[in-house]
Amino acid sequence: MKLSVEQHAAVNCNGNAYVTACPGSGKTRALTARIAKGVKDLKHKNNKVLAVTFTNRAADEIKTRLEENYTIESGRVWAGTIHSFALEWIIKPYASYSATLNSGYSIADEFETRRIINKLKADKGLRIFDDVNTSFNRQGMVENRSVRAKEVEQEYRQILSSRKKIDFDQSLYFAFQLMEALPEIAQTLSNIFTHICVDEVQDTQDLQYAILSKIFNESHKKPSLFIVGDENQAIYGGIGGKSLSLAELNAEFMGSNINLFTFSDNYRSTQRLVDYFSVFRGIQGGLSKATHRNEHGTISFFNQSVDKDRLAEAISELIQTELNSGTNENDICVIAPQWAPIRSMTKKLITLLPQVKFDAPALSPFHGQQDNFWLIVSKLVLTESSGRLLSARVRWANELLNNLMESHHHTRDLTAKKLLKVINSFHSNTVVGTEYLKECFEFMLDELDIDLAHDLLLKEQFDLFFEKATSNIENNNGQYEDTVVALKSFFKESTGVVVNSCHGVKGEEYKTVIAFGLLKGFVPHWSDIINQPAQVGQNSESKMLYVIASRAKEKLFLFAEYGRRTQGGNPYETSAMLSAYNYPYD
Ligand SMILES: Nc1ncnc2c1ncn2[C@@H]1O[C@H](COP(=O)(O)OP(=O)(O)OP(=O)(O)O)[C@@H](O)[C@H]1O
Repeated sequence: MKLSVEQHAAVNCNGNAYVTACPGSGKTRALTARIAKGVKDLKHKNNKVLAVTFTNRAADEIKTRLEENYTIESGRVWAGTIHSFALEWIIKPYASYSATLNSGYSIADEFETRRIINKLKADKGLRIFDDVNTSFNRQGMVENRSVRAKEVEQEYRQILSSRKKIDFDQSLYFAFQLMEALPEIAQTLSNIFTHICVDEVQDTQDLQYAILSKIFNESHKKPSLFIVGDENQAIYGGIGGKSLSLAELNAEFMGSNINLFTFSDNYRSTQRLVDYFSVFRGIQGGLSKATHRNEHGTISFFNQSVDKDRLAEAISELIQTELNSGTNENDICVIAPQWAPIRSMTKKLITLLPQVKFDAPALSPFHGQQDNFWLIVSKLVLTESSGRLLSARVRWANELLNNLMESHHHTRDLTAKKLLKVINSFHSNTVVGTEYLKECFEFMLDELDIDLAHDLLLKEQFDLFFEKATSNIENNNGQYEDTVVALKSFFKESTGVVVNSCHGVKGEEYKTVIAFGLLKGFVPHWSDIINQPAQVGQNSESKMLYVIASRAKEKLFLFAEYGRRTQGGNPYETSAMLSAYNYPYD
């Protein structure tokens, strides 16, 4: 992968590095190059590079970029969210040392936790969008602003505990506690992970910093650090994400003496777009230069001129015009600042544009199941071994084997190739999607000689997988019917027009971005307005607008639709920052 002089200097820096730079300046590209360099520099066959990302989607993107641009053994890199890291490398191997975990536990995933919290919120008279924080700091405290939110959090914990479950936030806290009690955990991890790379560091929570720094601070031979981020894009403050200064990073990673780098070019957007979104930067720095600076680009703002009931039609017309002019489905993204209006928008778009394919997590039959073992098996049986997916399939097979090895020792001799052979040999005549998957899972268990009755965790995931998939399919407006063909289409390489929240597409880029719901209450979110100093709302608003607008390579369409009303019946107003931005829109 080609690197600029600035990128090259950061990637090849001898010590530890922190890169802070604008969106589109190639931070993730540099991080990927550093991971590849890290793998080359590994001294021992057991060493690995650790790459921590914010979402599973971002981890997949890094793995794909590595596979496409470098020839490295995928097993030498562990890339994923810090939650998955804590589970796989700390909780699972050391659970027996924890008084709470050693009597057995399982993980409550997003689907289950959301269901419990929403029910408790309704019982306590909280609205669906009222924030309830469930994340711990390193002292084991969970901060909630309102008494009712605190009560929800406490009752939620009691319910989980009665089910012998822990959620992702607890998995971080238990991991940290285990590391505090047993310094050899951090030492072992630092012996394995001689390189630690962190993407989107501005969204890292206190406890996540604590876990990473513990590995660094307790180690005899320090891992090398490569950290990238952009404080202006810190949109996870609501769930405890915090950006650290260089001095704070140096204090957290003791004696790390981190070198600071910044990149000044923008490889993504036209200069007009760069100038447009740079106004939303809370922390102003040097203006970045667009490498496509000669191209103009489109920026349109539909301020209050579109009724919310006409919005889907207006957006569908824009999508159609873009497609007619030759833009690829994958290069169009429809974004809302919050999750709330996305589901209904997706359903309407699908009805209005029946020929167009959509990549809409809200309607995915597998939504909320990223961490389920059976989702990986599904990916293997529903995809073909060709093109971009060839190496991804080997990676997925290895992930399955890693999962199986702990409790099913006889699978230790199995290789990814053999496992793929087993799955590829599955055949069924059924056309019903979930039935096909069930038959395949049973076939695989049989072939691998695994009895679900003896593996309660896999059994629970098996049942949850089908419960959720069936409920998603029933609620998704016929986008993914319960057929083998429909489920296969979900995992095809090119998946279609993306409809997602700005949190869901962080770090991504699209030729055309269509944003809607740019209204006070969504940007910023009510929880950053109600009972908050004005500065909190303004910070959150500028960061979200910055992230949204900087996803666009060439065209940006912004909607602040009218007609939406709050629960109290008052009309939503256009985001104050957009209202005040006097810009010559097209
Ligand atoms: N040196 C380079 N030469 C050509 N293209 C580049 C270079 N560096 C980055 N790019 C391209 O620019 C785009 C943006 O890069 P990347 O996603 O790494 O930016 P980023 O700084 O991580 O953005 P964000 O902050 O939004 O996550 C990508 O398409 C990437 O391939």
